[in-house]
Amino acid sequence: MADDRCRAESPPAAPYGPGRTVRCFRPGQDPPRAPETPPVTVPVTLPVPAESPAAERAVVSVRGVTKRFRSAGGSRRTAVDEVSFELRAGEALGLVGESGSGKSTTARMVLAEFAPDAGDVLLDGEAWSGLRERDRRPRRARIQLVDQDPLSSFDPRFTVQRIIGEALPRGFTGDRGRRRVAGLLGDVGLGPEILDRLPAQLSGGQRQRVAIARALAPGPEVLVCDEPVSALDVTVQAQILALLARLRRGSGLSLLFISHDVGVVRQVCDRVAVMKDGALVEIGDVETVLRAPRAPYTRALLSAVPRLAVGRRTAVPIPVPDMDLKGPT
Ligand SMILES: Nc1ncnc2c1ncn2[C@@H]1O[C@H](COP(=O)(O)OP(=O)(O)OP(=O)(O)O)[C@@H](O)[C@H]1O
Repeated sequence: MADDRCRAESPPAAPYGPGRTVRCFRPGQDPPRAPETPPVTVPVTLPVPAESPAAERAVVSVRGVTKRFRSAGGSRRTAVDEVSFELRAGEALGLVGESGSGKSTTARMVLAEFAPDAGDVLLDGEAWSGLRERDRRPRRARIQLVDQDPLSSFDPRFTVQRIIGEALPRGFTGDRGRRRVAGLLGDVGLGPEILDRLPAQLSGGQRQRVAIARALAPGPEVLVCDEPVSALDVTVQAQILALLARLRRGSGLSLLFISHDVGVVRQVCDRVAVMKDGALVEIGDVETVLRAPRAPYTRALLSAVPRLAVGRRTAVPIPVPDMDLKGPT
């Protein structure tokens, strides 16, 4: 619905070259699940962020991005349609919408994995499109992806030590590199006993923790989390969400948190953006949007969530297991 959309104001920018290469390994079958290692409480070693006014700084600005894909029949379908929003320093912004609404495509453009057909993404005020590939490389370290299926991006022949070690900045070699990998494992609640394990020898929760450690290795400011807990069972989901919240509190990371689960987004995010058919239909403070959605589509989306009472002025709180998942406000 046209009047539902948050339209872009900025003009389209020139497209840019190929995005980063992502190695994908698809094993023929699911490996046996190893038992979950109990979380180890280790303080996050990243620096504590400054308080506002940095909190209002936009680390990522998405300006009027549009992406079209060619379908099998040759016609072009708009997957993302003039979407604009900002991710502020230290905040968690949720991106919700039904399957196929364009959430992952938007995330891939934020990560510069591919270029928008129109519009642009700015990282700390600098447009991806204005950068040559060699100038993009150091910036990519600042924005990292944690997705639903870490196994597909792990080389099945690599140990945990190597998977995380390869993501460290230059200079972290030998003992220094090993110490840093062990420190990152501690940050995500894993012990050094898994350093020599292969991905197939890890449980789903351990794999997701390793994926988060790998994402943290280059020292990013932003984590793009694309359905990071949807493949995990509920108890492990809660552990991973608590971990992300703890990392955020400890380091001032900004999260772009994609989920079809409005309840999870409510637990983790400060603000939420709602997508429908490639367009952004609503964005705002998460409690405000969930309690008093303005867009008809948001109301429809919420009415499909059994744990939220929609149609009332206040939504029923979702029980959160004894933990404060939100970062500093
Ligand atoms: N590489 C591609 N080629 C062709 N069409 C694509 C491609 N990637 C995505 N699409 C289409 O773009 C639309 C948006 O897909 P996208 O994956 O961004 O949605 P989503 O909201 O993330 O969905 P989900 O929650 O199911 O992951 C869909 O219609 C999808 O089929």
